[in-house]
This record gives sequence, C-alpha cells and structure tokens, in this order.
Amino acid sequence: MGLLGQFEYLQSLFETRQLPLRVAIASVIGYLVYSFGDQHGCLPVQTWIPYKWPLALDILKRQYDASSEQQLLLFQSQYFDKLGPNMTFKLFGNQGFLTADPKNVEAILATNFEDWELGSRRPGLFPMLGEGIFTQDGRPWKHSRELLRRQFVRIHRQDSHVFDDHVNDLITKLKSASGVVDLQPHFLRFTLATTTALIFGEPVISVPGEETDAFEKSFDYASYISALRLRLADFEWIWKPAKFKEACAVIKDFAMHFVELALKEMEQSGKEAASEKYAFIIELYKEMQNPALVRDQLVHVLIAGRDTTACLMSWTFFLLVRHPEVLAKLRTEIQDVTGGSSDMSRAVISKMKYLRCVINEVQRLYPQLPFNVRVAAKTTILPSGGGPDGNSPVLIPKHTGIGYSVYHMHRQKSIYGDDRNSFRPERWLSPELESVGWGFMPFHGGPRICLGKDFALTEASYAIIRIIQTFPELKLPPDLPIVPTGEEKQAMTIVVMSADGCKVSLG
Ligand code: HEM
Repeated sequence: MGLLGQFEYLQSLFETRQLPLRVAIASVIGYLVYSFGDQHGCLPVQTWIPYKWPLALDILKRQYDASSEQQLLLFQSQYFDKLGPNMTFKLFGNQGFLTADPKNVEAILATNFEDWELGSRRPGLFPMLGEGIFTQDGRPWKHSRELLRRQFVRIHRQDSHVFDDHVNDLITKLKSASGVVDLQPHFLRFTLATTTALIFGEPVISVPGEETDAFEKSFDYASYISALRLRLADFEWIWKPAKFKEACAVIKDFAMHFVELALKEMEQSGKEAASEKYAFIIELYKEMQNPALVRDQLVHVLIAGRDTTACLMSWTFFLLVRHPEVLAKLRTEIQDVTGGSSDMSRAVISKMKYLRCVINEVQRLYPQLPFNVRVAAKTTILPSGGGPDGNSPVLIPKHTGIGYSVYHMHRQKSIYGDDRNSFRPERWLSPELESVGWGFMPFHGGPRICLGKDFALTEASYAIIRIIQTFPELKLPPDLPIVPTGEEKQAMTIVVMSADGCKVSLG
C-alpha cells in the first residue's frame, strides 16, 4: 500500500475509534501527509490574500461590496495582478486556494481528474436541477456523460439549418425594433428557443400563453438563486426561499410536460416515429426508463446551453460596436465568403477564419463561465504555486476547496502580453498563441469538457453572421461610454453578463 493508501485507510479508522486513539491516528495521518508532500518536493503557498479583521471577515466584506458594485471580477483582478496566479487564504479557520495557473487547472481537470469532485455544487444546484450531469461525480456522472455524449454526437451530424427558423425569427424581431436596441434579452430568448427545440422537440416560445411565461420567469429566478447558493458554498442551506422552491417546481412540471408528450407519442406511433420530433427524450428514456430522471437531465442541458451562448453573443456585439475597425473587417470576410447569401451551412461558417478569431477573443476576455470550484476528493498535489518563487508543487489535503478563475487566467500578462486587456482578435492569427494550451479554456478541458461546444459555436456564429449581414449600419449608440474591458459593470450569475445589457444602434 502506498503512502496515500495508508493514510486513506487510517482516515477510515479515524471515524470510529476512541479519543486517545483518534489523536494517535491523527498524528500518524499528519506525518504521512507531510512525508507524502515532502517526497514530491511540495512547499506551502506563500502568497496570502491580505486581511485585517479577525477570521479574515474583511475579505468577505470587500467581496460583498465589489459584488454590489457589479465589479467582482475587477476587484479580484487586483489580487491576481499583485500576488500572481496562485494564492491562499483562511476563512473561518479553513484554508482555501485560488488559482489561475494553467498547470494547476490542467492537473485538476485532466491529469489528476479522479482526485477532484464538485463539492458543494451538488447541494447548491440540486433543488433546481435534480439528478444529472452537473450535480454528479464518479460513476453516476460517467453514466450521464455517456448518455448525453451520444446525443451530442447525433446533433453534431445535423446541419446548421436546424437553426434557420430560430435565426429568422430573431432577425424579424430585431428588424421590428428600430433605434437603440438592447440585444441581450433578444439573445436570451433566441438561445431559449434553440435549446428547448433541441431537448423538448419544440421551442418553448411556440407553446402559447401563461405557462411559457411562468416557465421563463421561474427559470430566470431559479438560476439567479442557484448562482447565489453556489457562491455560499457549504452554507448553501442558508438560502432556500419559498419562492425558489415554487420556481423549481414550475420548471420541473414544464419539462415533465414534454417528457409525457414524447412518451405518449411513442406509445401511439412507436419509437421511430416519436424520435423524429422527440429524439433527445426518447433516446434518454430508452436507457433510463424513468421519466423523472429524463426530465432532470433535460433541465441540466437547458441551464448549460441557454445563458452561456446568449452571453457569448452579447459580449461579441458589445465589443464589436466598440471596435468598428474589427466589425468592418469581419463584415468584409462575411461578404467575401457568403457573397451576401443567407444560406449558412457548417462548411460556409468554417471558412470564416476571422470570425473564429473574434469569437476566441470574446471568449478570452469574457469566458462565459468565469470562475469554478473543485474540492479535493483525496489528498493530492498541485504542480505549481508553492515556495518563495511559486514554482514548487503544493500539497492539497483531502476536502480542500480550490477556486480556479478562467477569467483571470485569460488576462494574464505572462500568457497574453502587455495588451492582455485589449480586444485584439488578430492575436489569434499569429503564431504567438499556437502553444497556449491550457492558457485558453472557455469550454474547460479534460473528461468534463463542455458537451455543447460545437452546438454553441455553430448557433452563435450563424446568428452573428446574419445580424451583421442584415444591419449594415450597426454601431454604438451615441452617448454610451467606452471603458476599458473588464471595467464595465458586470452581472454575475452562473455566467458573467454585461450589467447594462448590450445596447446597439441597428440603423
Ligand atoms: C458559449 C457557450 C458555452 C460555454 C462557454 C460553455 C462552457 C462550459 C464549461 C466551462 C463547462 C464545464 C463546467 C464544469 O466542468 O464545471 C461546460 C459543461 C457542459 N456544457 Fe457547456 N458551454 C456552452 C454551451 C453549451 C451548450 C449550448 C450546451 C448544450 C446544449 C452545453 C452543454 C454542456 C454540458 C452537458 C456540460 C456538462 C459536461 C460534464 O459535466 O461532463 N454547453 N460547458
């Protein structure tokens, strides 16, 4: 048995024995952990987040203030700029770590994937999502992943024409909204339509009346409260208002309605016929044989797909209208490749190299999931951040939480140079970022990499192209301030949105 095995065995004994024995076992565990770290050259992280108040409560207070001012990520940037990519802190006596170091994130998400789990994410999201890919670890997660992966392989084979009706609908709505328009709510409706069409077999906005409104409102509200609960981490139980429970029930009922429709159709017309419309549900049901579990997986995909893609589209136009030279260059590429045609196949989209650079640059500056957390499922090692120079490995005891910030990683000077905060899509055309590897990870990486990456990039690209084609006079409305990227107000839910929306003049 290796050192790790020995102290895990001891830890299991620790739960059940008498006090003197527990003290003895704790000492042996401490010694083994220390030896394990020593063998691997581990040194403690020496960059501490400064604090003045007892229990470091002022850190919480400052975070809270920055959150209220809608500048939480900007506030955290000060620490990353001053202390480097790795830092540590103690809150209520527990030590935690923050990292924006590609080597460490690679270890957490890929190399040592088995050593990490979701921690308090499961109880935080469970009331809204139930059992499914975002709330599971280990074998249940592997099962969900495999089931959903097969769906996304099937979807990947579909042509981009599955988005035709939704994009046409979006364009029609924008055409009728003259003058200054906030694109953000339009994009949220668009991605709600595309994602629900994918999973429910029809866009929810095609379902008339109060039920749809109630669903949309409940979904927004429950997502908002779920994001707050995630930030409360182990204290998620503090925040479970009655209205939240009601909203979660509305979402579940609404999703269940489609599962029941699909199952009824299957009963009446057979699997094959029902699959024409309800393929996602029928395929999941074939494996799970449990309508409630199918329903939960659908809600998981909905939360994964809706705000993220709307957020990407919103930041794209937010930046384009503030950089007319980039917009003009992109417009030229779109005209050259399409010749003005609105027929948007995957082949056509993939010819637009500059569009890809623009999207990369938007995702670099505003990764839609800016911050994430993992908890050590066993004592493990991070490859970097320890010792006086921050280059030694660090021993991470079991149960330690690590926050990793993709947002701050994407703005690191050592990776992106002095103009790291500038919107410059051209950086993706030159060889400078060819070996960026884990320094760029908007969809994360490793075994839990986003399953909807292709879906999201195709739908966003398609809609972006069509909007630029349709509105030749698209520009920043007069009187809107231009502030350096990252200094604008941001609304943090599970994604990071612009707090002031994405106002543009469509001409
Ligand atoms: C710009 C759009 C998107 C971004 C930036 C994005 C980003 C991500 C990231 C960072 C993760 C990893 C989360 C974690 O491990 O904690 C993830 C997971 C996931 N995403 Fe996306 N996503 C996007 C769109 C979509 C869409 C449109 C769908 C589906 C329609 C989708 C489905 C999923 C699923 C199912 C997972 C869970 C994977 C797992 O845990 O194994 N995503 N996404």
